[in-house]
Amino acid sequence: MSEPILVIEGLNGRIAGQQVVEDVSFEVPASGVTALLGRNGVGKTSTIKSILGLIDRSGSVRLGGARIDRLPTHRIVQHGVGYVPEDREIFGSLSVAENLRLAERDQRPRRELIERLFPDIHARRAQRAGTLSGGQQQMVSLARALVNENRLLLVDEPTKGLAPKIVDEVAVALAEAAATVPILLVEQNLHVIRKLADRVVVLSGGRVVFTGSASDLLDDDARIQRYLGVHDAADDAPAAAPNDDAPAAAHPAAPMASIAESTEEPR
Ligand SMILES: Nc1ncnc2c1ncn2[C@@H]1O[C@H](COP(=O)(O)OP(=O)(O)OP(=O)(O)O)[C@@H](O)[C@H]1O
Repeated sequence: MSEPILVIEGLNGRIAGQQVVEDVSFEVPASGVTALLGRNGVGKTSTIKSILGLIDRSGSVRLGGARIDRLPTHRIVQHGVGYVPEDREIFGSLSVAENLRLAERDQRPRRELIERLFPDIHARRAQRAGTLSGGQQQMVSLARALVNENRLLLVDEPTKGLAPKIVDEVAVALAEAAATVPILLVEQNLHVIRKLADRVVVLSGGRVVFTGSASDLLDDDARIQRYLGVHDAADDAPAAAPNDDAPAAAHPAAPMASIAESTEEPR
């Protein structure tokens, strides 16, 4: 088996003096999707931000064997770590094309790949990004990361607040992306995790409480309940589908398939 692309050992992260990532260690294989899971507020986003140096952190992070934990964020990105932040963070007053141009750092940006993966976004390249739907904005955010050749993508809750049909479209785009680059994915939607993830890492209270194959977790209802606070309703139809992806503001994701709001710790 090839070496993991990312090896994290004893990672700690702090926000405003409070420790939000505690002695976290895990590996991300050099291909496929590794899902970083856990209930709300357990430190998933903070772990991603610690890897990127966006919050105060200590511990060892190696990318392809080389330490990156002392580097500033822009150097980590230059080493080939792409980031798709929670809430997309696109420039609403700029066009789609301008958003993509701003992200280009390679000599030969992969514009053909973007056109192929995101034909709708390509067709809307002159449109102001702030007028796109939530799903379309997510595609722009993903496209922005994929326009450069990366060694690893960190993708934070890409389906948050999207209607089920759009969630499926984002999942398809992520699957295509995963064929070109390994992904560490923070995701709350169990359907998406089931579709995409090969490995899972579960956090609770800023610490790793479970690592294993996706099926080790997803085929075990008791584990899902214990670590994520939900029953997997993979076979259930959503009770009511939100109408479409028109508003950029959040739709609640289908609650039965999403990780609970509960902050209760696993026993
Ligand atoms: N800017 C901030 N200031 C203070 N505390 C923060 C800040 N951002 C996050 N936290 C705290 O850090 C902890 C971890 O938050 P984090 O966003 O990493 O969790 P998460 O697992 O990604 O949650 P969610 O699933 O809700 O996005 C939480 O207790 C949160 O309240």
